[in-house]
Amino acid sequence: MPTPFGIGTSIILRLQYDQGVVNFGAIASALSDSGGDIVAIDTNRVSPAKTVRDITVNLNDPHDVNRVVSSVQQLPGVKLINVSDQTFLMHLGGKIEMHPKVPIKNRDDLSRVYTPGVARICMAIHEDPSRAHTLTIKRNTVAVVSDGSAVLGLGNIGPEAAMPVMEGKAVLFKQMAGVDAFPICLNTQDTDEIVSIVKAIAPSFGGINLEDISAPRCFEIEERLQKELDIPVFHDDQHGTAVVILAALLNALKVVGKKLEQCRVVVCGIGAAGMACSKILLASGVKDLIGVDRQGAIVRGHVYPHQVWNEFAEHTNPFMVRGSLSEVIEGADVFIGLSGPGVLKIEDVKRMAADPIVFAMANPNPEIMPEEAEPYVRVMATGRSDYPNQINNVLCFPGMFRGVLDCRASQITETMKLAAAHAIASVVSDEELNAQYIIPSVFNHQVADKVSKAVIAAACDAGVARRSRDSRDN
Ligand SMILES: NC(=O)C1=CN([C@@H]2O[C@H](COP(=O)(O)OP(=O)(O)OC[C@H]3O[C@@H](n4cnc5c(N)ncnc54)[C@H](O)[C@@H]3O)[C@@H](O)[C@H]2O)C=CC1
Ligand SMILES: CC(=O)C(=O)O
Ligand SMILES: [Mg+2]
Repeated sequence: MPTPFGIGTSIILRLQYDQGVVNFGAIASALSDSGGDIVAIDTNRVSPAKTVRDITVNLNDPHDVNRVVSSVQQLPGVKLINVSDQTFLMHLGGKIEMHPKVPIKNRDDLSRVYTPGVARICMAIHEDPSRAHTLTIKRNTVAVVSDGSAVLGLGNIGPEAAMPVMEGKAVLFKQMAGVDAFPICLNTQDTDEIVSIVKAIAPSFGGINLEDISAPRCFEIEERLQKELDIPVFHDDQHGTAVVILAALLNALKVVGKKLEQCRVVVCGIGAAGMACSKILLASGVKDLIGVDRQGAIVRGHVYPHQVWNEFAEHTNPFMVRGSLSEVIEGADVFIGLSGPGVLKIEDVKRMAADPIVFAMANPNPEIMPEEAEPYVRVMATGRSDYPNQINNVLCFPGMFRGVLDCRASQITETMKLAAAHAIASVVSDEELNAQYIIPSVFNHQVADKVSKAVIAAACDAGVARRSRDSRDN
């Protein structure tokens, strides 16, 4: 069974052992008896008396690390020199670096790339600032901005701890869609300050991807930046997630033979992602949507501390259903979890309508684990990489930004998001579609390509594209 953090841990043990006291067979047995699976052995040094080996050991459960390590430490004649963890090794020094596109091999190159030649480029942009889109990295570069306040489902862990996620997003932008992305983690959670910092750095970028900023501040930050900047500003946890959920739901409903308009949808966790997901589903035809947060169903007439929830209540829960998640889940066709781990109980799933659809999307630990829910649901999806049907915003943001950068869009409209959702859904053909395959793999190269094309077409239709398809080389 997968671990709570989604992947088994792999560690490398560097051991020195005295062949006269212990043989390798005893070491291998100790590792395997304590839960380790040896996958590679490298001999590092051999002398007549002592051998040093690097032993790569897979662990199904990261909690087994201490047990596995002490199993060999306890053996007579064995000295543990070092333990390293593959996931930590992949993060050493960060996951991205900068490469120059133009080599500087001589003084002539130097005087073009840098002074004095560069001055002509500066003045060309000074005379026509729109040329920054062609003569600087703005053309292909996005800022991934976080304040570390809602990192995955880990909560407010701060800007330094948010960096590995933002670096990961940057890797995905590049690998999936060729977009250069810079992780920028801010040491402030003040709305005014974030708005003013992002506005100040915007000249270097062709788009702003806001990430893991908690609700309700994320709504105001995004709205103000959208109004004040002339490049697209996109809060990934809201809209990237909403787009991918809509894509997955369109396909899941085909599997169960239901229509959006006829379904009761329960969305649990009306934060950044839950709010945007609810909005896109309502815009796509869902009539009966109930939002649930910690204190239960959100109902019209109640006065909530956040204005966004008061507005949400006006447009949802038409039958004014009240109560906890366990109460309102009765008879629901679709559950969408964007809250936290273990929130949905198996008894709740059993009381849903026939052929229930459960999207348990909290990361890294979903609202219910698939192995528990699967016997009782028709379609199951999570945000994780280690189960089928991974609904993750990585299916949206690379292609979305590829599209907006290519057509130099000034903003991302609702129609561009809907176009992206339909493009993602269309990658799964009717012949391929089944309960275990409602959404394409994140490694499917068609996804970013189809999304970017659909986004460009919708941007042109909406009149927000500043460059036509024919002038894309300029
Ligand atoms: N699979 C994917 O692509 C994505 C998954 N997510 C996941 O969705 C979750 C929420 O993310 P955000 O909306 O960005 O966070 P957020 O902090 O803006 O919203 C979370 C909401 O869930 C509510 N909540 C927490 N525990 C709850 C409980 N026990 N019952 C009911 N409501 C509860 C909170 O009160 C809050 O309103 C996180 O776990 C995140 O990892 C978010 C974005 C994308
Ligand atoms: C996937 C993602 O963006 C999140 O869980 O926050
Ligand atoms: Mg996120």
